Amino acid sequence: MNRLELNQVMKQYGDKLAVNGVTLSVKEGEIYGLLGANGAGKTTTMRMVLGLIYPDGGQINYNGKSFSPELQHLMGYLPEERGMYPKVKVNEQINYLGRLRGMSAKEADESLKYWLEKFEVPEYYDKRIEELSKGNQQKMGFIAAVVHRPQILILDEAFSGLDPVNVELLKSTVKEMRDEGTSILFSTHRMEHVEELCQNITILHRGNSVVEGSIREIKSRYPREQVRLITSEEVSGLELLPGVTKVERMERGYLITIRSMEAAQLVLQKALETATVEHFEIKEPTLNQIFIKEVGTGNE
Ligand SMILES: Nc1ncnc2c1ncn2[C@@H]1O[C@H](COP(=O)(O)OP(=O)(O)OP(=O)(O)O)[C@@H](O)[C@H]1O
Repeated sequence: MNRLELNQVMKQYGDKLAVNGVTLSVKEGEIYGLLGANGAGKTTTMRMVLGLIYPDGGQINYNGKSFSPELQHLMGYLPEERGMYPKVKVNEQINYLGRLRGMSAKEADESLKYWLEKFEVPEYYDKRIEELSKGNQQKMGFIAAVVHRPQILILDEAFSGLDPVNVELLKSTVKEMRDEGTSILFSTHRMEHVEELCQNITILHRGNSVVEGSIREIKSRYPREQVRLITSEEVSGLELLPGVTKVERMERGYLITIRSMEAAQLVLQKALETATVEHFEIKEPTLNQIFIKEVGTGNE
């Protein structure tokens, strides 16, 4: 079942259309990627889902129903600008947020302790936020977003500013929550995280949804324009073949840009004439390449 559905959602600030007809759905136990350049409308979309601002058009449904304030107990949010109080202690702040979202003081405290143990920082319980490093403040922000075990978790650039060990820690936590059934709306500028975590995505460009669907299906819509040829011998004359537009020498072999599938066949034939081919692959486009193609010009 779709836990979250957006249907032609719009938001206008003055005469600026910040979000212009976004349609997407997030199932139970899914991480959905919301991508776009700076100013594309991601945060505005997330804030509408959270009920913090109201759409000017379209509909948002939660488990098939429209927004009502008690839904906030089912949602968790890690905003891009974090927003924890620097002078307040971790336990006071997070327990307060847990109670705001319907937990008893005891439940909130137990949950906070569980998360601090999980992130191997139980000693932060009594620390003020300003005493922690930026990355650790972010982990506390993450705990604040999940302390009440939300059904819908909204993560805006959750991994930015974290070291690689902490990125892995948060990533595996997000995957665990997905596997337990949480629906996660996930925004990032890091395409490798999207490739790893998400099955379905929307790319926004100036408020418009320019790409929507499963990553697998989206990739199949774009032409395959690169060939990876691995051989330890030199293959001369590749750049002269019809349909070959660029030949780059790699550590072992070549990366060749082509205009057509026929050119790929010619590359393989040519290589086999003079060399032992260890690996030949017609590469599908990366999400990064698709993103740049769709959004590359005219960003804010
Ligand atoms: N409160 C507001 N008043 C007026 N314009 C706004 C407001 N909030 C956002 N905008 C505009 O709406 C557009 C979308 O902004 P939004 O913050 O949703 O983008 P974003 O995709 O989250 O960008 P980023 O990746 O930089 O966080 C931008 O043009 C922004 O300037």
